[in-house]
Amino acid sequence: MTQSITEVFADAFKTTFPLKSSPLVDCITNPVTIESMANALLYIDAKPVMADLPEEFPKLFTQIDALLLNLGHISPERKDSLLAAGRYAAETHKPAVVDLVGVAATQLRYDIGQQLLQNHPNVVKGNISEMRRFAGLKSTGRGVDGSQLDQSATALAELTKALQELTERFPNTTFLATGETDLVVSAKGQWRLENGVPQLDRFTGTGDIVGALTAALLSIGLSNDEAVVLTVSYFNCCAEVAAAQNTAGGIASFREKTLDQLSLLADQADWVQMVKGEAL
Ligand SMILES: Nc1ncnc2c1ncn2[C@@H]1O[C@H](COP(=O)(O)OP(=O)(O)O)[C@@H](O)[C@H]1O
Ligand SMILES: Cc1ncsc1CCOP(=O)(O)O
Ligand SMILES: [Mg+2]
Repeated sequence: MTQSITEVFADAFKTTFPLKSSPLVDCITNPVTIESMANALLYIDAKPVMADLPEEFPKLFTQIDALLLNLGHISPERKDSLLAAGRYAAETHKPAVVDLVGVAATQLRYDIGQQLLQNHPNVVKGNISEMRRFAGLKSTGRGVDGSQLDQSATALAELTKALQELTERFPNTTFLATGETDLVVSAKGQWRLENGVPQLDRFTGTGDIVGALTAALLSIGLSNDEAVVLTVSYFNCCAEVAAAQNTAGGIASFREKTLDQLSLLADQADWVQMVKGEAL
């Protein structure tokens, strides 16, 4: 009998939302979704700072609680900044999330992602197509988007196995592959999450927000697995409520309602009843 995700992570589901402290998260990220990301952190009662100049890191890292490294828009400066911050987080023991945006698209991003992995970040995430590429499997992702072709049951099973192999070399890292089904793979186990709605694929920044919120949860005492499972489940439940409310609206209204729920759903104790997922 497989165990439901809410049974496996019962304590974390009971106690995490609403947040009881305001963790400060430094996000080195892309200019496309930077504002959505900063506001999403504020909506769950965390604090954002979007600082990426390496000269600032010695002072900055004494203040921040977690770090997000997002590969969405690479420039020579941002590449240096991502690599320097990744090393700094490892040296100063700050929890770190790496979001492999666009890794399926170019070798340069793949190489940066692999370099960042060598620091053993707490979480490495991407959409299903990005994670397939990163794990050395054939990927049909284009640009920064995941591909439907990479979401078949066979493709997911293949990805689970490839990520399990990665955890043998990186036992302190949890891997998250997002899409219609989300896969969470770590040295401690594998889980499948089933919340969310297809409209989440139709506005930009959904994966980016999941990365930033995961970083916030890592810094309040949750384990890597708990932080990933709680973030994806909470975000996707927000989207389900938004979709149910958005009967007459377009995608822009759905986006606003989803972001709105980030600050609302936590106060409804029964949101956990909506959560779907299980151990593999
Ligand atoms: N078709 C879908 N059905 C349900 N949830 C989805 C779907 N597509 C994406 N999501 C959810 O949206 C969030 C972002 O995932 P994804 O679109 O894969 O990332 P990215 O924006 O990085 O490509 C995740 O929480 C994921 O579970
Ligand atoms: C469209 C785009 N181009 C570079 S970064 C970016 C945003 C990607 O956001 P997400 O990974 O959440 O889809
Ligand atoms: Mg993404």
